[in-house]
Amino acid sequence: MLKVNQVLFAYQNKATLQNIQFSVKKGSHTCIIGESGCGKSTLLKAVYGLLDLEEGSIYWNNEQVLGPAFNLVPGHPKMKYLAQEDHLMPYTTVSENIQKYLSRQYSEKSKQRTEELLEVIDMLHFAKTKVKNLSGGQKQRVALAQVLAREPELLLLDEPFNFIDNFRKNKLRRNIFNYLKKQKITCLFATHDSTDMLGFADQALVMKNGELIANNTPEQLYNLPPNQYIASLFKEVNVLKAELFEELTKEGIVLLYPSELKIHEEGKLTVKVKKCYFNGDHYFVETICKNNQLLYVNSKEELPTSSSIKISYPEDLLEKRLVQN
Ligand SMILES: Nc1ncnc2c1ncn2[C@@H]1O[C@H](COP(=O)(O)OP(=O)(O)OP(=O)(O)O)[C@@H](O)[C@H]1O
Repeated sequence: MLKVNQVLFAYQNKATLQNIQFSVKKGSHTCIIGESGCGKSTLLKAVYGLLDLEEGSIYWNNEQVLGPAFNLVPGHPKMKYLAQEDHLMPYTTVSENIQKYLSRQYSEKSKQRTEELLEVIDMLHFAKTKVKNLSGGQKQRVALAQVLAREPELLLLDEPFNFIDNFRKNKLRRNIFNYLKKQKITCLFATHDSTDMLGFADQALVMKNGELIANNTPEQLYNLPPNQYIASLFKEVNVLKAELFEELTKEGIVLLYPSELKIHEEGKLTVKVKKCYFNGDHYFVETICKNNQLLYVNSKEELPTSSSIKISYPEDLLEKRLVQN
């Protein structure tokens, strides 16, 4: 188990991690999510032992992780950390880059493992290609195979799919996270992408300005977002004043995802269409409602600008989605 206790860290007197406390169960997948600059990479570096903490402690399986001031070789031996920048050998092939980290004793076994990992990253066809001739996204996939080859107990990944095109991303993350579950590798990963969190994390840590502001399952955070910041990590969210809804008596704001609203002739809200954006299987419609509030809704058809439409909303959700400003 990973245990992070009341960690405080500062870069040049600027507090970057503030009283961070959480634990991660063995074999589980935990994502760290939050806006750019909130401290995700710094937290991963602290867990790996690359930073000297101001306060607090970090333990992996009851063994304290110490920073560079106490360690000649920074970085915990049972963990592997894949930073945003890669450290591949450019003049050797993809296979050689992976094999470098496998045992040389049993060459047949090492060949099989290399092939297995090439399959996980969907790069069997590139086995003999030199790394210098790969694209940024392909290099990122090789770097992933390299850290998997080292069979860490705890894998720390920083934005592991950020250079990978959407076309490959879905299959790749299924392959990687299935592989990690199969090998019972605990994984802590930083991401901007809510799909990484929703589909692949057992637990989500939400950070803002160096603080951990939520620690829950992705389902719980999506269904009952405690504030606008957390709801908008998933997708565009409607932030509507409570006074708009006749069912509500309390003040505050109501967070509703556009997909939860419906265009319906008996809808209780009347809005005016401002702009329609084509989104593949639907149009994303920006509208203006009472009090000049913006309201987003999905529509099957393109709607004329300035037309008036009626919107229905899930009445049973209103109370649950009411939060304070
Ligand atoms: N080596 C450093 N020296 C000083 N300040 C730093 C250093 N590295 C990061 N910071 C600052 O610490 C804060 C947190 O940075 P960090 O890289 O952890 O954020 P992040 O959430 O991973 O961001 P992103 O999503 O953009 O990668 C930022 O304000 C950043 O400018």
